[in-house]
Amino acid sequence: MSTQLLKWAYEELADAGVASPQADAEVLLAHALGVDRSELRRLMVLGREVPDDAAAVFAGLVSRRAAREPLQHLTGVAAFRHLELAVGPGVFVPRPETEEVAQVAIDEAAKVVGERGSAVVVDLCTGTGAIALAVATEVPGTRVHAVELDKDAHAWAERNVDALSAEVASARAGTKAGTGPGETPERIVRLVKGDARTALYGIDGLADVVVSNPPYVPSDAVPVDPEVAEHDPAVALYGLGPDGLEVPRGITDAAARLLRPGGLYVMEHAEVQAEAARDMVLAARDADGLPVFGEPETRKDLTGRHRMVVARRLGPERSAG
Ligand SMILES: C[S@@+](CC[C@H](N)C(=O)[O-])C[C@H]1O[C@@H](n2cnc3c(N)ncnc32)[C@H](O)[C@@H]1O
Repeated sequence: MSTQLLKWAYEELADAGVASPQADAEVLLAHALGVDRSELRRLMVLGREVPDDAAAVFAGLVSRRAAREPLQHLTGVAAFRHLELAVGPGVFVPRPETEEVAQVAIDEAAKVVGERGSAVVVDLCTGTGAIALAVATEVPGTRVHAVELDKDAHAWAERNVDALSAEVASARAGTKAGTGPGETPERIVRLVKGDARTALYGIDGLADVVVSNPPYVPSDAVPVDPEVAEHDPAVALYGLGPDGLEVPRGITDAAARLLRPGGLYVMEHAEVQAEAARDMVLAARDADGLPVFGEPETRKDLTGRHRMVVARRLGPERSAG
């Protein structure tokens, strides 16, 4: 029965142009049954019937997915590295390629913590809080600040920060370092609502790492996938200006202001923006009109596409000429 249901769902989703119809059908059936995918497979091997109420829920989910609602909006969660983040309308769904951008920030933060005992990391344009929370949970000893402009996205980030802060506190409680009964757990990420280009003046020059996946799509390059065009918020996609890099330029200036000399900047961009992103970083200037970043480097994602620019903040000796 579940095999027939899955076959029907696969055909519906494939006909609708969904990129991964088999996987999506399985995720949705597992969601309707309230189990994970490995348990779903076990139930299928055992030839278990799908109860009528779950089959009806599944049919509804398949029809919404066939109308190209994002899979993660239907399940309410998005996987990002080892995290499960709450997502839904009003917030950008974190992408696998951003896991690589987070990896660069995580590696640098771990190195700094190893050398100095602690590290300050800033995630500009945090959305769900994905990068900030990955750093905070994977690198103990980091103080992570995250900035989000949009009120709906900020509310999703708050929800994720609070949920993971509670998880961390409860894990620590097992080791006596958690919160007591009735206490609110300390947030593992300091979340700020505002424009990332002008936020966090209190920590100017103190950040070891600034990481960002800002909006960078040019206004005339409307994404083809309905999941993106119709469901990711415009403020999360379009970077403004003729090249889509107006917001990223402001983010790069903010990174220059926030980083200590020697600190690392990593920013995601589109594959076609690699050269323009390097030029943008090279063009950043301090208040005296001097360059602020050393030679920028373009790095690839796991599929070999040029998707991020990485550069180090120069020290005063270089800026001074
Ligand atoms: C491409 S999404 C990335 C979200 C998250 N970093 C991720 O990788 O999943 C860009 C995010 O930047 C936010 N944003 C856009 N302009 C901003 C600004 N000037 N300051 C702060 N956040 C901004 C959007 O609301 C959106 O949540």
